Amino acid sequence: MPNTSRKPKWEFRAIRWSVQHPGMVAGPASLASALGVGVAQLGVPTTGGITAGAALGLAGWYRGHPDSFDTTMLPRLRAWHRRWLTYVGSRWRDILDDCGLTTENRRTGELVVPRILKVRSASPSIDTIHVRINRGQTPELFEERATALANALLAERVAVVKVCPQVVALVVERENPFTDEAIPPVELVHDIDGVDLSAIELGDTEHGQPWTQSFLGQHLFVAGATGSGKGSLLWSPLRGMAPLLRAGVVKPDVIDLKEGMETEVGADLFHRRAIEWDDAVETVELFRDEMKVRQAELRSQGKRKFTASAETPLRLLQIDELGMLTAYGPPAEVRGVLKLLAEIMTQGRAAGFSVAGYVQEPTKDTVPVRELFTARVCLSVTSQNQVDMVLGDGMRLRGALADEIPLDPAHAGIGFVVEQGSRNPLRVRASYQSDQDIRELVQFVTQGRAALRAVA
Ligand SMILES: Nc1ncnc2c1ncn2[C@@H]1O[C@H](COP(=O)(O)OP(=O)(O)OP(=O)(O)O)[C@@H](O)[C@H]1O
Repeated sequence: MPNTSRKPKWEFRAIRWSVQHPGMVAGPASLASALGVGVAQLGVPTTGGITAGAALGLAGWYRGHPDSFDTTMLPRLRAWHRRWLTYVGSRWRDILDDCGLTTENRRTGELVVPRILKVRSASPSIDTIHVRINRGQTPELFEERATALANALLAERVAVVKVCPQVVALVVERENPFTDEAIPPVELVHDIDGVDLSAIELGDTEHGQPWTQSFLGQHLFVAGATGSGKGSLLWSPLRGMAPLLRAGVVKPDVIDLKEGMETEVGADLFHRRAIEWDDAVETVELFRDEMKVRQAELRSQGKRKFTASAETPLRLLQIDELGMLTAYGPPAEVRGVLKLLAEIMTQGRAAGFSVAGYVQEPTKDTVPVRELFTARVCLSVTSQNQVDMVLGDGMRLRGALADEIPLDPAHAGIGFVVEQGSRNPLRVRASYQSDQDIRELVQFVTQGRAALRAVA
């Protein structure tokens, strides 16, 4: 995992240099003049050496640790580039003026343009611009003009977030990195060695890379309004684990209290499947009991962690419409279920017992165990505050505009995640499996199981 807390020495020097020579951080023109000052004070060889050294350092970082470069340095370089090439000077002034977001100084008649305080660029397609608004302006005025601003900036959309008195953040979604076409399901892998449980492919990231998720020692929380595409995140993990399901190295249970509608087509994939309340409670109880047995086994063998195998499979409990189990049942039984889930989620990770919960309503009232989930996905949700509830404080401000994702098939499966070691939201899209794909998966798993049994 990248260490994002430690700043490389050269960066400290760069910061110190920029503090001592403030002109250097004030834009390309002043950068050029600061370089001129540098040359005058230090001479061409020294200034050239520093510049080349910085460039080489960056290149070395990029080549040596591309992941930490992508999460730490790239957003800064991108933000700098955007600040000084995109949201700059007269262009910024003209855009705000055209959108009716400038004011006039009453005494001097001068045009007053809301000033950019900083630009953050968490991802290639999302920028957050902190702006000091003029006296007499309100955040609501910016909200009213958000569509005009988006058009003027040639962006998909602009959301306005109030940061503190007189400061708003404009979250600019520059483009939708995904097309209207659904992302096809991953190819079925035949060999169990071809599956890495710490990196199961769920879809694509906005960078066009595979979006992967670990199912070892992780509990997955997926929030999204009805029609947002939660179903694809129920099936994608199973498809990614297909040969392990076939070999019994992964055993999934499912609770589907929508009368089993969502999971009927893939019913044969599951070790246990509960579609009614009493069965659901029993499924959670049995899952917990199995975990206790596994813990005792591991203890007797002097082991602290399980290794997935046919003897000690990864147990995955998928709960569709988790809220129906954790909020809407008979109160006494709901309390019992919550206690069991808390026990499983706090103790099950090392023993190989993982939970994946899918919810429409991610509030604490509906899902009191929400904080025990270790990995979160926020698909299209119905209110702004749900984004931070799911992904963590400040994530909407950093660009996770999940409440702005249209609820239609062209955008289903699109959402945001925050990867481990990062404080920036990443846009992702889940791959989509049709009923026919799910049937193909069931056939692959069940026929393979029969063949394995025949050989045994
Ligand atoms: N990853 C995806 N890519 C493209 N389209 C998708 C994707 N996932 C779902 N869809 C489309 O969106 C529709 C709704 O998806 P889905 O049923 O999974 O939503 P949901 O969030 O589970 O809703 P509900 O909570 O009502 O069950 C699907 O019928 C499908 O057409």
